[in-house]
Amino acid sequence: MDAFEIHGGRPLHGETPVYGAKNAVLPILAATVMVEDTCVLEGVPELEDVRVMMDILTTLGARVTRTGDRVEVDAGPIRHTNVPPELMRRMRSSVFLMGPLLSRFGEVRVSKPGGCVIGQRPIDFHLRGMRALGAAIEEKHGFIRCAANRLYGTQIVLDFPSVGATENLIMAAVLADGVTVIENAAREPEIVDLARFLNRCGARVEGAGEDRVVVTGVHHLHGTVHRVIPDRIVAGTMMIAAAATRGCVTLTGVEPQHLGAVIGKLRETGARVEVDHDIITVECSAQPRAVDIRTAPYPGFPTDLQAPMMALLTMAQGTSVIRESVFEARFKHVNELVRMGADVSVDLRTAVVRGVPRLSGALVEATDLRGGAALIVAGLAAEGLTRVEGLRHIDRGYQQIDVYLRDLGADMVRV
Ligand SMILES: CC(=O)N[C@H]1[C@@H](OP(=O)(O)OP(=O)(O)OC[C@H]2O[C@@H](n3ccc(=O)[nH]c3=O)[C@H](O)[C@@H]2O)O[C@H](CO)[C@@H](O)[C@@H]1O
Ligand SMILES: C=C(OP(=O)(O)O)C(=O)O
Repeated sequence: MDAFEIHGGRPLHGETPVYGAKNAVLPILAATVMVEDTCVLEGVPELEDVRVMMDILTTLGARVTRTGDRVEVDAGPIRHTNVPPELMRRMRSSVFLMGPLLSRFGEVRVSKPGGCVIGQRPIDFHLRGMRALGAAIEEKHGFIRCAANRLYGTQIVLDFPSVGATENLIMAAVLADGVTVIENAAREPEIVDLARFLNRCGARVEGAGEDRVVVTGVHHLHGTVHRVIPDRIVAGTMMIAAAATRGCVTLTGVEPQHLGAVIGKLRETGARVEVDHDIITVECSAQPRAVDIRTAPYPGFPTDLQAPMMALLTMAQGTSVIRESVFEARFKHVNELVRMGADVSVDLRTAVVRGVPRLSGALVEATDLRGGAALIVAGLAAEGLTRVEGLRHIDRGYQQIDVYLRDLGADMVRV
């Protein structure tokens, strides 16, 4: 079983580039299904989830090739609309095939998607929205079949600004008859990137990034070239790791405006954060101060950085209160941090983190993607050797994280 071995206590120093965002590229790759000629995506990270999405597209009949960070998809030859269950369950983003396949072929068969186990993660908003657009949905023996001769524009009000449902419904509406309005839509930058990609292909999506998205159906999408936005969660993880190790790290090729909440909270801990166009530098030389965090849909503090931020706050001066308001079970990393000497107690969706002067290395296991990133942050700062197991979770969302961190001076190897 692969593991990371980290000898902690070495401040991170240096410069590192930020690659394309997993959560942007996955829905965009799914959206290429609706385009009958070739799309080229640039800045595509080498991640397990991306490989799975490319496998799904190939299985459906698309021609998919990767050269470096460019991925070319020709979805013209697609003939199948059943997504194999073994690929569905390998990641959450497999659910994004639903909207595009339904929209192009009038039918799709999927099963429950996988992804991080951080709550129940139902897909009821997705299904309700597809029904509102005119799809008939049958759920049987673990499969979900959606069918519609045509989809018709309608008004959809989401109960919660779900990122995935907003994206799936935008994609389903792009080739529908008439106008679809999505109210209480999520506003994450990855949704804006998806809309930008779709509009480049000839779609008419307005309001992405606001809570009301209007999609006017078109008859046809054509191929395009699109560069994926930088990964704000990877950038945030590196920024937090810089602060936790009391180092100084410069990130290049970032979108600082996507990181407002994170920059604000890091500054509250006492870290120095400097922003210059697409460059962010984080420096921390003293023990950070405790801060309270409440995760929220964008532009609030991202739930995907709650775990790494908790790792930092376990070593802060004072007590921090962290409220997880997006997912009901996203504290699985707490037990592992406690093994490293952290003092954290959890009551439902609230964690109380009493800072300790230092953590000590231990054998720990990643149980989900960002929980795994939190253990790396903790291991980099802890005294002694930390062994992080469960790398399959981390590999879903961080490209060669050991290599990037070694370049910044970390003593970390994959064994
Ligand atoms: C691939 C991707 O982009 N993943 C991100 C996406 O996940 P994902 O799109 O799954 O997250 P959502 O925004 O949909 O989930 C938010 C909340 O809504 C609930 N919900 C969602 C859909 C639904 O049909 N019914 C329902 O009840 C969820 O259980 C959760 O409690 O946004 C999350 C919130 O920023 C991030 O943590 C994930 O990294
Ligand atoms: C929860 C995440 O991913 P997914 O939605 O793919 O499970 C994440 O990226 O932190």
